[in-house]
Amino acid sequence: MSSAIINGKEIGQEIRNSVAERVARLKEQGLTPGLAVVLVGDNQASATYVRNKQKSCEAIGMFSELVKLPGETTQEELLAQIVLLNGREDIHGILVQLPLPKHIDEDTVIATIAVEKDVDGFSPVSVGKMMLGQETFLPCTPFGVMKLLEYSGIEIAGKHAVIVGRSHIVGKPMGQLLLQKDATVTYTHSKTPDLPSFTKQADILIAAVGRANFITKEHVKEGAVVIDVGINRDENNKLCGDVNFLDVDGIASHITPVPGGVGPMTITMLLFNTVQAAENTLANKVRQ
Ligand SMILES: Nc1nc(=O)c2c([nH]1)NC[C@@H]1CN(c3ccc(C(=O)N[C@@H](CCC(=O)O)C(=O)O)cc3)C=[N+]21
Repeated sequence: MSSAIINGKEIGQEIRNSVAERVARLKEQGLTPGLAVVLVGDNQASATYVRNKQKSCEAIGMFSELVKLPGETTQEELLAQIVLLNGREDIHGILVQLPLPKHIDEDTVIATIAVEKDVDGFSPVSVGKMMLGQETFLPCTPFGVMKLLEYSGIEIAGKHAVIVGRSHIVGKPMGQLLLQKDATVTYTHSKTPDLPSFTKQADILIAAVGRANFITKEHVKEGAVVIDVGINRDENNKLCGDVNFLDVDGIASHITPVPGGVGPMTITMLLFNTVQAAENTLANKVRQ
């Protein structure tokens, strides 16, 4: 029997519909949620994602502004742009598309984004709050994975979740969010010896390694839920995940496809966080 497909496009659309309703309610009150996407240089892949983000904003009635800066922009110039966006009332969320050119320090840039506009959830304060289980913007990709699990009725408490990859934006926060829902969490990474001996124990396997078709059937336990966070190009330049889908199909109980799995959820949760940021400004105004 083949594995059940977790459809990120469908689940994402359902969530986007409810975000669109929240946008409509805000607009009735004279407030249009606005997202600024800052793109430095002309990385081909980045440009595609940014276009997707803008289209998605427009589809649900949000305002989006692209701040496109040349590749030779200095760090000071970029920081100045962010300070401007921090101060703008029509912008509720700021996303600086990563990676940035090598001459710019990403940590400094991210830390400059106002916490209340950090809809990526990447700033040190947002990350700290997430670690403490406090209310904050959650990073969109792991947040989207949590929604996929929730909407698919997959139980987390007491399950063994194994994360492959420990990046700041996916692997690390992913483990935290699963831990908060009472999973037993194991982190694995490039220095883990005998990786399959760990991944084979997973009830929920999160592949966030960034290597095309890396996870095969030798890594997966019968009946495991396999979440593929990878976005790679294979030897034919075709979009593919970190999981060899055909190899694992039928062994996993559930699996996310690429495309159409985690990717659309990342954008969905960005919209979700942005409408939340806009709602927060209204709540603050009432309190004054
Ligand atoms: N500050 C920042 N925040 C990000 O969230 C961020 C970033 N920088 N840099 C780049 C990565 C990548 N990323 C994707 C989001 C959606 C899809 C997506 O929707 N993918 C579609 C396919 C799109 C296609 O066909 O190319 C899918 O998987 O179905 C992919 C990639 C967000 N990122």
